[in-house]
Amino acid sequence: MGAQDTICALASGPPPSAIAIIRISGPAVAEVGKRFLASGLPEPKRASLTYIYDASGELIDQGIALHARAPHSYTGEDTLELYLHGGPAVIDHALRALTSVSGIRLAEPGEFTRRAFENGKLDLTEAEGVADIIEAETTAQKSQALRQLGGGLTEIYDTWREELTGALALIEVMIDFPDEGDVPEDTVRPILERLAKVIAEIETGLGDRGVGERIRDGFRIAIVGPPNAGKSSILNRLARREAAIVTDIAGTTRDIVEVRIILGGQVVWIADTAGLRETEDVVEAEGVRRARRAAAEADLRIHVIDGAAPSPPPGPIEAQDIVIFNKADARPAILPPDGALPVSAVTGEGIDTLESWIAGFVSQRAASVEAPVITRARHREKLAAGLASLVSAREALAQDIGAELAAEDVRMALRQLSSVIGKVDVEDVLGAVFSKFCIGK
Ligand SMILES: Nc1nc2c(c(=O)[nH]1)N(C=O)[C@@H](CNc1ccc(C(=O)N[C@@H](CCC(=O)O)C(=O)O)cc1)CN2
Ligand SMILES: Nc1nc2c(ncn2[C@@H]2O[C@H](COP(=O)(O)OP(=O)(O)OP(=O)(O)O)[C@@H](O)[C@H]2O)c(=O)[nH]1
Ligand SMILES: [Mg+2]
Repeated sequence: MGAQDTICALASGPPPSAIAIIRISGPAVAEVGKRFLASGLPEPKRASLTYIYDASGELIDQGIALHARAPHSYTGEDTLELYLHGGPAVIDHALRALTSVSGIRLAEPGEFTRRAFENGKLDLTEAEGVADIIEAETTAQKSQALRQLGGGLTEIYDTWREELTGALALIEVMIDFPDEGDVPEDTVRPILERLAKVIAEIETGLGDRGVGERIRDGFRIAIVGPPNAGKSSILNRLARREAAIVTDIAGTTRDIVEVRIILGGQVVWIADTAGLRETEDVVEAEGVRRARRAAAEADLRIHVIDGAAPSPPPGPIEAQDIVIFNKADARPAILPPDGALPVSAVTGEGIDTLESWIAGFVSQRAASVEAPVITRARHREKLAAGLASLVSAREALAQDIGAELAAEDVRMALRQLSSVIGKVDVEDVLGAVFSKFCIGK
């Protein structure tokens, strides 16, 4: 598969649809225009209504053709889009005709955007933005994807890279003029200032409680409490279906049962967990371990108190957590603790309020970070690694002979940050080093 291949694919949804869009990218576009389009390849960026024929002269469809010429296209290559009637036979005929031309094959998933990346039309975070906008189901996900697609992250990383490239250039100067009078104080300060600025910004980004990732992948909520409290029944209420098994036997749920719902404009994963208790049963004990882990990892816990039985006090409760007093319909065995929401999974009482509390939490959490720097685990890993390198560079500079080590650490940080946006390139480091270097050397 070389860049000389021309790729084609259905770019619109599954047939039948009102209109089907077939996308073609690569050097064979001109030939397709000449051989298949009755009116030839249209002028770039001029939609043209035309008859479309296959190689044997049989009519495929009447449709609209739109051409963009390299490098002024989405992929950076010659492209052609055909807007056809969206029936399966039309699409099939068109794709068969196209792939029968030598040098034209069906595209692999993401290959158009991959070409756009390889041709420098998009960086990696922008390409991720393309993937995310197509997947987006909530407005919040869409806005976040659009920001990323529009270079929102690129800008941040470019600023950091510039700052660090500058710091690196100054460290190089230090290395080259190791003992010229009182250079150290004056030289080290601006380097430390640059490092401190980037370190502080990365720390802020990393300390966002995962808001960007949660907007993209969903917030995580765990339903926890003693056996038989009605956790699975609450889950089923929230899911509006019988997602989890409910019985009157304590210890029914063992595996985590997760359902995905939309609340407060956010994707929310609700996890039903095994009732927490000491048990000899190895299967249930594993369930309890998983329950504790799910509770610890969740953004919010719903602690369920069994109103119809004397319950042990709920496990560790964090400020944002919700405590519900279930079985409010039954004869109470205990008094609801202060702040606990009375609900009944059987009658549905209190479920609306529970939902609005959850909605309030996720929408507030989502709004707590204005423009998250991290939207996927990949970004977090690289940023954490980059931060560690920068902290190590700062420590190295505090020692007298640390300039070489610091330079190596900053280079490492630059590589880690650059890999997020897919620009691992030492040329820009060299350029900045030399541009700052013209002090007669
Ligand atoms: N018909 C159609 N609609 C579409 C797309 C597409 O490829 N085709 N897109 C694809 O996902 C999105 C829009 N994104 C696009 C981004 C860049 C270019 C493009 O041709 N860029 C050139 C020329 C820019 C210009 O003329 O102003 C370039 O960047 O050089 C096209 C679409 C959504 N809608
Ligand atoms: N009266 C009444 N019974 C309820 C209520 N919620 C649950 N139950 C009953 O309580 C029993 C246990 O319900 P589950 O939802 O399975 O409880 P659980 O907390 O998931 O239990 P484990 O999975 O064993 O930990 C079942 O018999 C339910 O029908 C409620 O609000 N009112
Ligand atoms: Mg259960």
